[in-house]
Order: sequence, then C-alpha cells, then structure tokens
Amino acid sequence: MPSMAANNFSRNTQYHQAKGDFLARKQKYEQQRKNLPIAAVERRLVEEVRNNDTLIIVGETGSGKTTQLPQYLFKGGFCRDGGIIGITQPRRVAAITVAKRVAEECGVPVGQKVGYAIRFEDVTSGETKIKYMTDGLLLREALLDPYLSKYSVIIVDEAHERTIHTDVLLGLLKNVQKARSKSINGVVNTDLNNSNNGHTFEERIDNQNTGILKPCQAKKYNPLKLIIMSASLDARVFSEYFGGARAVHVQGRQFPVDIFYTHKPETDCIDAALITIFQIHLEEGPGDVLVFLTGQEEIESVERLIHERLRQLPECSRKLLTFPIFSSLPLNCLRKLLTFPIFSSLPSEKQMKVFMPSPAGYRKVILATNIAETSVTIPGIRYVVDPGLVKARTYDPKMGVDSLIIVTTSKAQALQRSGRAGRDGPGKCYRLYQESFFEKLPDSTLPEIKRCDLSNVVLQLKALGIDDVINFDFIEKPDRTAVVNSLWSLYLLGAVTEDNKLSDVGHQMARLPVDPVYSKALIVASQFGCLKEMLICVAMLSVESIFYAPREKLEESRNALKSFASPEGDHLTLLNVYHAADEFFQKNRMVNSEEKAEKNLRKWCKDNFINSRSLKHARDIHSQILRNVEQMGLRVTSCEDDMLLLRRCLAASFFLKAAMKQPDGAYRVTLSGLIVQIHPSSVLFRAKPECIIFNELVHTNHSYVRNVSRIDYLWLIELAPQLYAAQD
Ligand SMILES: Nc1ncnc2c1ncn2[C@@H]1O[C@H](COP(=O)(O)OP(=O)(O)OP(=O)(O)O)[C@@H](O)[C@H]1O
Repeated sequence: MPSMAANNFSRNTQYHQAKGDFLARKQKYEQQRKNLPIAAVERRLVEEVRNNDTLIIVGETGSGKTTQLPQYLFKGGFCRDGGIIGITQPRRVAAITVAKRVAEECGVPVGQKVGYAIRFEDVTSGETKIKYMTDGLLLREALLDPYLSKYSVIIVDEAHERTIHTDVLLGLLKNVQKARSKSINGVVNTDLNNSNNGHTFEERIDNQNTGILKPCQAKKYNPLKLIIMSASLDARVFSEYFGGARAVHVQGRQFPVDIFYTHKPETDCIDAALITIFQIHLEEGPGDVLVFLTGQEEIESVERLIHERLRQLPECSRKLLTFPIFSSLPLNCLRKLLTFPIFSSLPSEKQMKVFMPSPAGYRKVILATNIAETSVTIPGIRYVVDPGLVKARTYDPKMGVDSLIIVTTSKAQALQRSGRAGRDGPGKCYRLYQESFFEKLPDSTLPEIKRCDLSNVVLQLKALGIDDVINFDFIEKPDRTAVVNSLWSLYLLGAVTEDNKLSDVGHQMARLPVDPVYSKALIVASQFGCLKEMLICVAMLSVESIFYAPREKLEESRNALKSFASPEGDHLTLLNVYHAADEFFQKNRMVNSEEKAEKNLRKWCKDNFINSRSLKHARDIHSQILRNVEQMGLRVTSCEDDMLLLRRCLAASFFLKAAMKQPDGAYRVTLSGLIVQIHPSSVLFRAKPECIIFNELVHTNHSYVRNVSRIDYLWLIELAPQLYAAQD
C-alpha cells in the first residue's frame, strides 16, 4: 500500500501538472487573442458601444468579431448592472461551437459565465453573462419577456444572412430599444408597437393570461445596446433602418486566403468537387478540406464516391514520395483521408465530430451544407472547395407551395465560404466557377422573408401583440400576398379570429416550437384523444427522410419498408416504424446498458433500411415536444388501436393540404387547384386512393406530394367546415 506521503506527493504532482497545463493553455489563448486584428481596436470599440446605442460593425471573416467583442464588452463593464450580453447566430452549430470556444478562452466550463441556448437545449445558468443563441430562440424569449429585460447588450451576428428570424428580430429590437429608453426617462411605456391599444406589454400579456387588465405600471429599464455585425453586409441599409446608426469597419485579417477559379465552366459540379478534393489531397501540403455541397443526399453520394476512389488509389505512389511533405508519411498515406458530413438534420453530437482534430497523418475532408458557411471555425481547415451552389427555400404565395431549389450563391456567401479557411494559418479557396461568373453574382442573398411561408412569423408577431403585421416596421417588407395568405391559413387553422386577432388556440399554438400546422395538429389530437400518436407523427414529420434506400439495394429496402407499411398511408407507417424501434430499444435496454442498446438500435435501423440519424433526431424532438404539451396541460392520451380515429384527426389537422384523385390518376390540390402526383417513396404511390391529405409538396420534374394519408372527403366537410362546407 503506498504511504500517505507518497500519496500526497503524487496528488501534489498531479495538481502541479494540471495547473501547469491550465496556465500554458491560458497563455496560448492570450497570445492568439492578442494576434487577432480586432484586438488592436478593443478600446475604441468599447468606447463606440458606450457612445452609441446602435452600432454596425463590419469586419473581415476571422478578424475576431464573434468571439472577442462580447469579451471586450464584459470587461468594459456592460454586465455590471446584472445585464447579459446576448449574441444571436443564424445557426445552432455556430451558437454551440462559438460558446464553447469563448468559454475555453475564458477558462470556464460552458454554461457558467459563457453559455448558449438553442431550441430544445439551454446550456446557461444564473451566472451566465455572455450568451450565444440562435436568432429564433431570442424571438421566443421575447414572447415571455417582451422588453428582453435581462439583456444589456444584444449583438445580432451574421446579419447579412437575413434569415426570417433576423429580420423580425431587427424590427422587434428597434421597438424594444425605443421603449426601454423611454422607460429610463420615466415615460410610461405604451409604444412598443402601433396597435397595442395603449397598454404596456406586461399589461397585454396579463390580459391575455388572466383576462384582467392590470393598472398601468411604469418600469425603469436600462437602455438596450444593439450591435449589428457581419463580414459582408451593406452597412448603409442597416444604418438607414436604424435612423442613421453609426457604422465602423474593423480592418485586416489574420491569415491570407488565396482564391482560385476554374478556366472554363464546370458542367458536373460533383465530379469537379471530387477532382479538386483529390488534387488537394495528393498535391497540397497538410491541412483539412471543407467542401460546400447542397444537401444530405449530395453529401452522402460524394462521401461514397470519395471512398470508392480512395480504394482505387495505390498504397502509395512513387511520384508522391518525391514531395518532401509525403516522404515522412507511412506507405499507406494515400488512403489516409477521412470524411465527415455535416448538415442541419444531423444530430448535434454527430455535427460536433467535424470539430475534432484528425488523427495524426490523416487528412480530414468535411462535406458540409451552408450550415458551416458563417461564424464557425473548424480548426485545421486550410482548403475550401466551393462549387458556388446552395439549396434555398422559395415560396410561391399564390399556390402556397414551399420548395427547396438549388441556386447559385451570392458574393456575400462566397466570401463567407472562403473565410472558413485562413483561420489558423494561410488558406486556399477553390471556387469551381470562372472569375467572370463571380463578378455577375448578386452582392447579397435575397432575404428569407421574401421567399418563405410566413405563417410562423405572423403567428409569433401576433403572439407578441403586433396585430398589424402588414405595417410592421420590417427592414424590408415581405410580399403582401404572402402575408395575406398566411393570415388566411392561420384563420382557417383557428389561430386568428375574423377581426384578425390571435385566438386562444393561436396563443397555445405560438407556445409550441413547431410549425403552425403541426402545433394545431397537437392541439386537435389532444381533443380527439390521440395526442400520444400525433406527437410521434409530428416528430417523425419534422426530420429529413426516415427511410434510407441505397441505389444498389433498392429491392431489399423496398421489402424492408413493406414490413412497416400501412395501407392507410405514410403517417401510420411512420408510427409503425417509431413503435417498432421503440419496442426494440426498450427490450434491449432491459438487458443491456443504455449505450449498448443505442448501438443495437443503430444496427436494427441499418438492417431495416431506416436512417438511424433521422430516427434519433425524431426521438429527441418527440421527448422535447412531449414536455412542451405537458407543460401546457394538454391531455396526452392514446387512441390505442383506433386508427380510424387517428386518420380523422389527421384530416382535421392537415385539411389545408388535401387533394382529390383525377380521372387520369393525378391529384388536384383542393385549395390551390395545383395538379400533383403522389411521390414514389409514399406507401400510397400505387394504391391511389380517392382523397388524400399530405404534408409536403416538392418540385422536381413534376409536383409531388409526400407524407400522404388516405382520408374520406366527407370528413373534410365535417371536420373543416370553415373551408369545405361552402364548397359542397
Ligand atoms: N473553435 C475554434 N478553434 C480554434 N480557433 C478558433 C475557434 N474559434 C475561433 N478561433 C480563432 O479565432 C479567430 C476569430 O474567430 P471569430 O469567430 O471571432 O471571427 P469573426 O470575425 O467573427 O469571423 P466570421 O465573420 O467568419 O464569423 C478565428 O479566425 C480563429 O483563429
């Protein structure tokens, strides 16, 4: 047995070692931080924020805006009165990774002084002073705390992305800022928007919750400092919107990035990307590669092709041994290439894998959608491959059709993409198009608010007390038809009343973090007595494709699907998959550890051609929305085997998307008159029932509907008379 002295000695050594490591890390971060271009203007920036309530900061990618400015403001005393510095990001992955980095730089665990919050995950505490979050999350917070009273500073980062949430936030923050500065001057706060009937937000909210209008109480708030930030925004537009707000530019970048263009246009982007990846791998020095692709399918096929080509490579080539960089690598170096996908529907823990360093001697190739385009730093990336394409949402308000199409990027996006290299050393960016093509790209991307279904935003605004959505002070007004159509859909869903006010149901819907059609479905299901089943349907419908059909095993995957298929449609089929997976998992967990049961479930998914990532994501969403509905006091009961009841509930919920069979076997959408086909992936593709409801409309060479269930037209008349009775 070791003596006490020896024990103490070893503990002492461990302590000193840990302390030494900590100090070395601290020193390393301090040095890195000092070298960032933004460090040279720290004092000036803090002064600018002190002197201006609204400030626009434009600075090169990688100059240190996102990670450093909040720390400077903290040090500059902006949290002294107990206020928090909030920083919004358009994407979850950026909020998480930047928070982790800043926590490391501060030498604290994430969740304490520095934290993050995204939909369904809150890693903050009472101690948190620097909080990274998605723009959507801050919007949700505004529902509960309309003055955003806990924030002393809000930084809207990557504002150039102009996500729908950023645009709504900007309008909201402008009002909150005005209201808070009035309150500090002792003016009673009655002016957060034009249509609040002269009551404060608190009063309106109390009125909604209790029905009793409380007496007016003037509250004092500190002014809200607002900072709009990006590497690639048109400062003029934002400055004008904020009444001539001051804009400052942070000069300089840490490392150079060389840009390369192709000599002629590329006809096959995937092939061009593959050639470039291998060219980099075989001819360039150490460093990882980041490739921008348009979506999960493309990523998976490029990943497969990389592995196929890798297998064809010789163990090692003589030619390569003449390059000094390869001479030190082991003989099988040519195959030492690892691929990592990252896209939005990939569960967070899988997404985080791209941030781990590659094993010694390996080169990492990250295949990403535009999720990795802004804010994130992936350590080790020296090469960026940019085919110049992105999958973007478009919306046809007349047809009510929301679709994803592949379009060329804007200059701002190209700049952001190249900015992912050159963050921890000099970088190279290969744009797979000609320079003349780049010159013709639009400067910035069309704001999302101009190309999206607005139902969710309109619902949120109304829940915030902003009834006159058309006249809301947007930085850029959305299409009037789109607003009117979303108001119409919300009216049909029962979320707004005839006189355009949010109904009780609407208030309930706004509390659920899913699309209005789904939140309504959950409320309807609690009345029908099948909320247990609807929670599963909504979770499964909220993720990308559950079924996985590799081209080479199409027949096998179809057979696997048959074992879950319901003749009534895709919703019941999804329910069968979820139940089967859950039963398998629960049985496994009785005899295995949680980890082993998870592993076995992944194997079960593989055997059954189910996308385990999507299923895991659906299971997570399910538990989160279950918590939400329980908090709201909705009755979570099961309809057991009464599938007729569940189908009627589907009709009562998704009646906005119904279609009738035409003599030629195509379908006519009842609301828009659009002619569509059932997608081949649907279990009803061949059955072709007379009347269907569906959740998704996609455009390829035809208009297809997906996630389809068989219903009876008479149910629509009975359950959605507001739309169907008049047509009878
Ligand atoms: N997770 C990380 N790992 C390693 N280095 C990092 C990390 N995050 C940031 N850095 C370093 O800090 C620098 C500044 O990053 P930061 O995100 O603050 O820049 P930025 O100006 O906001 O860039 P962008 O406009 O591209 O978001 C990076 O270039 C990189 O050198």
